[in-house]
Amino acid sequence: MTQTMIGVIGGSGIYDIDGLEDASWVDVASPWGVPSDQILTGSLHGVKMAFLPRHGRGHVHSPTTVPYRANIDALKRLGVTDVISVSACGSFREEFAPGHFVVVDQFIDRTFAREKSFFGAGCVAHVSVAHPTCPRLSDACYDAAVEAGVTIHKGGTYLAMEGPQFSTLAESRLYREQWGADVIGMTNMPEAKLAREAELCYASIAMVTDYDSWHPDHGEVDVSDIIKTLMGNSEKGRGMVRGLPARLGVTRASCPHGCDRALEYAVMTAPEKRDPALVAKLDAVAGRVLGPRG
Ligand SMILES: CSC[C@H]1O[C@H](OP(=O)(O)O)[C@H](O)[C@@H]1O
Ligand SMILES: Nc1ncnc2[nH]cnc12
Repeated sequence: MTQTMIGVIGGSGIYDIDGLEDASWVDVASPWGVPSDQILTGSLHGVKMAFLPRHGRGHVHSPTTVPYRANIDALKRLGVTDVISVSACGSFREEFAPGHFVVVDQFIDRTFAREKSFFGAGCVAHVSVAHPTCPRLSDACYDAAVEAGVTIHKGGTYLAMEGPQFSTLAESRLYREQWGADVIGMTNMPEAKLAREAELCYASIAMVTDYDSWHPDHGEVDVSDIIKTLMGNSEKGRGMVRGLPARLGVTRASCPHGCDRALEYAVMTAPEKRDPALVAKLDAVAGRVLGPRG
């Protein structure tokens, strides 16, 4: 058993969480750059918590400039075991209405201007992301959201686009009708892939703010409408977070789905060929398998 530490990455409209005991914003240095912001640490019902606003307080980072690697590395370095991503999204399904939440379980990654891996020349690794989210953590989020009175749907495919502009009508129709995506956002990739590389359980809760541009009865996406829906959604998101400690517990058994052992057979580069500088940067993310000297 290890100590649980719940990490929450708050998306658009969620720049803090309330109710933490011994709350303090702390700087976490990372060899992967400067995280989006300080991290709010504390505890909730005896369970350690860490909250990071994805875009930074004041919404400084665009989806492309969010320092995804530094964020995941910083959470891992702090001791986070379970990452819950809370994000705004557009919906491709009539029944996923604005104000509803979706427990995302698949992704289509259409992003192209972001660093997507901690690994590379000098230390190559290939992890599986066939099942990119953790069912144990996703179920806990679902139950906590239901208890908080949220309308939440279990399962959905999130299309991650580069942005920052919203989709054209043709793209919106393509993703919905041909590709079968359920929701669309701009930030869950490469975040989910990096969490897997860092052997962290990851769940994504997408909060529907709009119908993107495909819906004949709704106009095109507009940030002012999104913000109105976000205000209500963010309060519901906080309600869900308050129910997580009771579900996850102060200590945790190793992940039954193997998220915390994702690197077990992933590293390809022979020990004598590894780049010591890269291995040093990987101390938090991959120290378990690379060891002190890689
Ligand atoms: C405010 S609308 C577009 C913006 O909102 C979402 O951000 P996040 O995923 O961090 O909640 C979406 O991905 C875009 O970045
Ligand atoms: N329609 C949409 N497309 C991409 N990201 C979004 N975030 C919220 N709504 C969105």
